[in-house]
Amino acid sequence: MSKSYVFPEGFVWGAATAAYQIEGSPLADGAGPSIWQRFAHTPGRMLNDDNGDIACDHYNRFRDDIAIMKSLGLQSYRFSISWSRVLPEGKGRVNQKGLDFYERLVDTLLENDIAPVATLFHWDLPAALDDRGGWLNPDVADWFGEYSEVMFKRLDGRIKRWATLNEPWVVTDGGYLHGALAPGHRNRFEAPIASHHLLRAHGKSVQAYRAIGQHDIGIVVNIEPKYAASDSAEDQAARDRAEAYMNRQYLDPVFFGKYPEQMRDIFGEAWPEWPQADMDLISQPIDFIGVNYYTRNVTRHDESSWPLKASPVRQPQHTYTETGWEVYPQGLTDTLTWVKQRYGNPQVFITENGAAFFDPPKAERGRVRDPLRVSYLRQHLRAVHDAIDAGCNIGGYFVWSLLDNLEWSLGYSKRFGIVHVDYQTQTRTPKDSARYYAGIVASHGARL
Ligand SMILES: N#[N+]C[C@@H]1[C@@H](O)[C@H](O)[C@@H](O)[C@@H]2O[C@H]12
Repeated sequence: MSKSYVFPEGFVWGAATAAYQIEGSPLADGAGPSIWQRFAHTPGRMLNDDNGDIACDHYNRFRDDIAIMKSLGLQSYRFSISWSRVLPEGKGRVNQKGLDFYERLVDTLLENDIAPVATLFHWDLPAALDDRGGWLNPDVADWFGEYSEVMFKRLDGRIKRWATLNEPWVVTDGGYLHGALAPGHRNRFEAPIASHHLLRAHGKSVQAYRAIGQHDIGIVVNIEPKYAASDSAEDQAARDRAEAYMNRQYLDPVFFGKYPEQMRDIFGEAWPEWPQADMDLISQPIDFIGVNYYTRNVTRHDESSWPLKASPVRQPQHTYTETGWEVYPQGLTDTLTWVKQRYGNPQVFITENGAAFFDPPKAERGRVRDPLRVSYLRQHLRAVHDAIDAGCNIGGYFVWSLLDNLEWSLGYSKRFGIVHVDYQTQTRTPKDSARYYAGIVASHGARL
């Protein structure tokens, strides 16, 4: 007898996007520039010198995109708010037209019975704050608290689930350690400082929410489960370092009020000691965590790798995506059960899961066949159900992404959408994966 994959009552089905990746019009109606506006307009930083000036033109086409969400039967939509659209200088003066856009977006979602889930920070820090040191300036936590309060006062109640940060690990590893992402720094002394102030900012936002909010607030982290390449002590230690660096560096402070002990091994003299008051601020209770899962990492010791001394081992027996990620659905079940066991079974939403496979630049006679993505979704949704069977407290799933979009410094070269975007005409075409996902949503998983 094959297993039934019907999901529990109340499990939420959605899709996710982020402001700079889809909105376009980054400076419209009084918006201020973000660090991604600057980074994307710096020659050599972006593949093909792509930028977010137009992207998916969601700023102008959001009603059409919501109609597509409705046609797919989505119950929720996770999006991010562009901080510098609302506060052009990052703090102080509010740009009402920027706030008005997000109010229109939220109200239109609600008119279509789609629950909005808002991420306050999805990497696009106001450029004006970066000029003041950005995530390296301790004051950034208060600036983020001020911005959070503006949003909570205007939209809490219509938005009932808020995420403070999206993937702080990527912000610091990409933006401050390796330099591949905005603001493009490469400094192992800056990365831990940026990391810590991101978490302090999370704490200030939660603090602000507890004073005025009536619903739920959490944080979104990327988790990539690490598996030692061999039983050797070296590989096991490398695995432990990699897990501490990516998967525990943010959740341990939030849930335990302390950083993993391996952080000092990894950063050495560059790892500061922080006051207990900071750790108390960071570890206030939250209502949920968002987990973004894409792939796993089979990890070996690698003396030449900086700063982790750990490198991935390719698994030729499995399919790899266009971004070079192994398709490994068991890793999602393992991730969710790890979170349950380590952090006391908090409520978890899979806030991103998806894959970039090659899709044509144009639909063919109104259709986009993406069998690999259909298979990816089937395998990973089954993996989520297996985790629920194991007792994990999973509230919902958001596929990444609703639309093909700007894949940060990879530009438009990678397509993650279940809806195809023709960037020349802005025509949207639901892919086969969108129709598949709609069937899963309609049957609440029975058709998996
Ligand atoms: N790469 N990739 C796809 C996806 C990215 O487009 C999102 O903005 C991030 O939250 C996360 O990295 C995942």
